[in-house]
Amino acid sequence: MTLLLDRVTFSHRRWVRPVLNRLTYEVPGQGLTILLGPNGAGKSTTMALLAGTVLPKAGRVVFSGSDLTSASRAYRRHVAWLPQRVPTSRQLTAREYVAYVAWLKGESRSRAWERAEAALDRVGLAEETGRKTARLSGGQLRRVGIACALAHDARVILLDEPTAGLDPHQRTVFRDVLREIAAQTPVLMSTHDIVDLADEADTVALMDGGRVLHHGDTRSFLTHAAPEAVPARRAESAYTALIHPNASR
Ligand SMILES: Nc1ncnc2c1ncn2[C@@H]1O[C@H](COP(=O)(O)OP(=O)(O)OP(=O)(O)O)[C@@H](O)[C@H]1O
Repeated sequence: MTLLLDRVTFSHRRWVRPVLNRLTYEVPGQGLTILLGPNGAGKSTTMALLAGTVLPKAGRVVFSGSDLTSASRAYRRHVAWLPQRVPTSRQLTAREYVAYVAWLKGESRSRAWERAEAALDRVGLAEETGRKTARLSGGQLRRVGIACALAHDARVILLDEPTAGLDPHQRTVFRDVLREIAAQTPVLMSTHDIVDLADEADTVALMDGGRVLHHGDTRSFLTHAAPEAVPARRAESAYTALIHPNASR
């Protein structure tokens, strides 16, 4: 699997300065990559382009050798994509919604139901499968979104801030699930939870102002931490050093 942005330029509105300007970035073909960066850095935009839900104004998004503009339909079956706002249909139950997404991604009807059940169980929502999504809390809804990403055989998984709104126990559950899935399928996830997740990641990418400032394994990321940073603060320290190189630490 190769998935990359090739000199991509993108702006949300015409005549507005592009959020991304000739950005080239390749998603690692295995393991967990976390995408870090301050608010407005361009993480969600990058992920939406990689998911094929928006198209570049210039440049190409390439999946396994094919340009996404011509192969988007086929590609959507191969990508699991969790946007920041989980786009549920309020009248459907959690199980119906996850099964529907799995069916859209190419699972047979019966298999979609089975996979929905299993995925909801995996994210700790076994008791809530029959509840209407309109009646779920924000954190539960986020877990429904994660279940959607798990309910079909994707070749790449893109998760935009999946841990936002999860309680501490659910974060731990999610980390375990993430470790399992990233062992089989490459995962790119944006997050602000660096303390929780830097140690779990195989690769750390850091964006600011629409540019990738750092891309490398976790160890190379942590070398940017201040020498005096205690272990629990090393990831934050490395982040600050890369984003604000001139700030005193
Ligand atoms: N729908 C939109 N219309 C106009 N501008 C947008 C839209 N979505 C994002 N932007 C702008 O694009 C830039 C990048 O936003 P993006 O959401 O990609 O950043 P982000 O790194 O994901 O931020 P956050 O951590 O806050 O989620 C920001 O300046 C933002 O204001």
